[in-house]
Amino acid sequence: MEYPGNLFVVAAPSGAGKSSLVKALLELDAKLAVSISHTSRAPRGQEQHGREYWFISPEEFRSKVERGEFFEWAEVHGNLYGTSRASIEERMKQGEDVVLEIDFQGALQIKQLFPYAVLVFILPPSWDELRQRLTRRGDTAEEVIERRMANARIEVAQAHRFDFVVVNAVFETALFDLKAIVHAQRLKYASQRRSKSTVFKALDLP
Ligand SMILES: Nc1ncnc2c1ncn2[C@@H]1O[C@H](COP(=O)(O)OP(=O)(O)OP(=O)(O)O)[C@@H](O)[C@H]1O
Ligand SMILES: Nc1nc2c(ncn2[C@@H]2O[C@H](COP(=O)(O)O)[C@@H](O)[C@H]2O)c(=O)[nH]1
Repeated sequence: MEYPGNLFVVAAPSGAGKSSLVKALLELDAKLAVSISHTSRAPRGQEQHGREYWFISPEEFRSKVERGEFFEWAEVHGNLYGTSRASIEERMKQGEDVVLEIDFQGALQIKQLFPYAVLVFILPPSWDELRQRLTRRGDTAEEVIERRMANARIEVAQAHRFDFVVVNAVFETALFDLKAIVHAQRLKYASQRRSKSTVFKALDLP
């Protein structure tokens, strides 16, 4: 499948900082839109239906799977998560750049479907720091943190399958890396179209 526009996929172990990085990236880059996933997990902290996720029951989720409504879906940390076609297809058809914030299983499914998608894996600087970030966030029960820490080792072992790996030690540095990846991809895509105006547009030089 191919649409105009770029597709970025950001994955990371829980707590590595991908939501914070993607949020900051979106604030800096008006040309980028994020997909809001569906999940069967309960809202956490201040999360709102339709803002962080579309929160639905496991039964609703399964019906959507059967109706083929997801580009990708996966079971992560005991809950179901998926990227609905409806949430991004229209934007992608319009040639807008879209970013997906999903787990590694979903990222690899997306690469199968859209080989031009750029896959970025965010690494924490250490296991200790990952645990501290999950704990400091203050919205995750201890047993859930343990489960996520155990899964983090499985997830990090998949990092080599991604196009880029960004270490989120100093937040601003990781954000800079992410911005550079987005910028480079836009430029590459525009230059493949061999038009000066699309290259200038990708460089924000109208
Ligand atoms: N570079 C950093 N240094 C210190 N703390 C950070 C850094 N990046 C993110 N954090 C903090 O770590 C916590 C986890 O970040 P965040 O919620 O963005 O992780 P996540 O990867 O999206 O997790 P999840 O997959 O569970 O949603 C947050 O409290 C966030 O403010
Ligand atoms: N495969 C997918 N994974 C997703 C999607 N949306 C989020 N996620 C990933 O789930 C875990 C846990 O998230 P949390 O919000 O419960 O902490 C994390 O790795 C997310 O990236 C999705 O649509 N598909």
